[in-house]
Amino acid sequence: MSANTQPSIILMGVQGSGKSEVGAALAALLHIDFIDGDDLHPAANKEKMRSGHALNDEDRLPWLKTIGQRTREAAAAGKPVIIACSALKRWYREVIRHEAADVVFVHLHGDYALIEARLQKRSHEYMPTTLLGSQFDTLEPLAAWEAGVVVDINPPITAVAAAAGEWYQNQL
Ligand SMILES: Nc1ncnc2c1ncn2[C@@H]1O[C@H](COP(=O)(O)OP(=O)(O)OP(=O)(O)O)[C@@H](O)[C@H]1O
Ligand SMILES: O=C(O)[C@H](O)[C@@H](O)[C@H](O)[C@H](O)CO
Repeated sequence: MSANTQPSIILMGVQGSGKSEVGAALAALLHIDFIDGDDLHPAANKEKMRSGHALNDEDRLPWLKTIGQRTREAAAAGKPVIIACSALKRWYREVIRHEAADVVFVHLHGDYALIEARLQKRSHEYMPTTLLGSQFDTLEPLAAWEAGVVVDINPPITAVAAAAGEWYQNQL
């Protein structure tokens, strides 16, 4: 990565891994704008999840393209952005990289029991906790060749954001 490059960050991980809250904290730390990918889903996707059904590849593709476009616009403007997006499969991440090749992925990683316990205390606009199993089944971890890092979500949100921020700044 060249010294002038400021890549955008995709905060990835299953439902409830902390993308929204860590994303906001990381944005404050790095002084980079934050977009919550939850808000970019087409209405039909939100409705499908609200009714208890997991999205499939076809449902996710237009949403991933929107996220890719946001990262492309950020790169064109020379202004990186942090976007929360589950980006569960490797080819989903390819869709995003296709738009902005230098984007980096921060995978918020924790086990099922930890995330389930956190979700039981949270209410969400459309995402039921019953879809957590499907999220883990779908998740493909970052491959060694993918630009990114895995961050442990056991520590408090500020510490998770600090770990992600430190990794990012070391890449610049
Ligand atoms: N490191 C953490 N320590 C303690 N609680 C956390 C941590 N990270 C997230 N949480 C809590 O877990 C819940 C899920 O976090 P958050 O909504 O940010 O996850 P998310 O990945 O954006 O979820 P979704 O994909 O469903 O939108 C929230 O109630 C949040 O406060
Ligand atoms: O790929 C997916 O199945 C979706 O993005 C979900 O992960 C939700 O949007 C989300 O994270 C809200 O809980």
